[in-house]
Amino acid sequence: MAACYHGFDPAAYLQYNYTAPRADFKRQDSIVPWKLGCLHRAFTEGDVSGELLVDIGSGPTLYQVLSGCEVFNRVILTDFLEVNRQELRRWLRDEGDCGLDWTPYLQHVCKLEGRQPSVWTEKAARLRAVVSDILPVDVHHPQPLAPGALSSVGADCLVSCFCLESVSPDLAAFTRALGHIQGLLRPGGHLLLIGALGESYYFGGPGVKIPVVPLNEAEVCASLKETGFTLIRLEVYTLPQDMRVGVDDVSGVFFVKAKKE
Ligand SMILES: C[S@@+](CC[C@H](N)C(=O)[O-])C[C@H]1O[C@@H](n2cnc3c(N)ncnc32)[C@H](O)[C@@H]1O
Ligand SMILES: O=[N+]([O-])c1ccc2c(c1)CN[C@@H](CO)C2
Repeated sequence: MAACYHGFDPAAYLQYNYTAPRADFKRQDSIVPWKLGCLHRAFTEGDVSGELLVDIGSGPTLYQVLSGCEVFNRVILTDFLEVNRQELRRWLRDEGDCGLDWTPYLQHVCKLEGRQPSVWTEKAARLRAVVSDILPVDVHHPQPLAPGALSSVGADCLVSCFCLESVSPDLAAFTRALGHIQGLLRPGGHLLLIGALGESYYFGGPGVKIPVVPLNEAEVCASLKETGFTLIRLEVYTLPQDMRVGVDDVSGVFFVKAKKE
């Protein structure tokens, strides 16, 4: 699978998935506002707490920690590719020339939090303050992060979006990878997992076709149970026709909130 990611293009990937119509903050049925709403509710309903949030397979995106950065004092971002870690560093160091303007995302999450969108600069500053590391990760390894990356206790919360199914050749590999990241979490810690349903490929750049293991809801729930998670909530988004833009064959998106037993 690693070879499939040769040629992954962060800027193209962001353009394909994180601009309109998939990221249209004026549309109730756009995918990205739906994801941000799921994450906001999950992080703020009172049961998620602790010090350390780890995002597994961040890619070149930050949306997945815009709510969590208000709840945790330390956030670690991770990805398999240096090109993605570089993209994240560029934004976090405020170096400009980023692949995407995250301002509308910051403003949208501020609105979800009942704050004026104009305080998006405060959220940006908060995120830059709490992200302590941007680390390499390989979910196919029993220890996905380098030794010593986390304390022996583990993370208090994991978030992972469109990673496991996008790097696994089959359901067994997906479940093994889920088990590997489960080991990064402390007992009682939470997992917030977003992923693709019914997807068999996506383009990670022009001509960079990446295979995906097609999942259904039952398989996701069975894998969570098999790897020692208790499901708290599963939400599903079904793509309207005009969200199918030719960059993948995804039919739906799942959001899972679960707890490590
Ligand atoms: C579809 S992208 C998801 C990016 C982002 N989390 C999002 O929500 O859009 C999948 C990511 O998995 C990363 N990846 C590839 N192989 C991996 C591996 N073995 N372990 C962890 N991540 C991997 C890729 O570099 C890529 O950033
Ligand atoms: O609509 N979206 O917000 C969105 C974002 C990222 C991705 C998808 C859809 C579908 N394909 C996956 C790769 O497996 C990546």
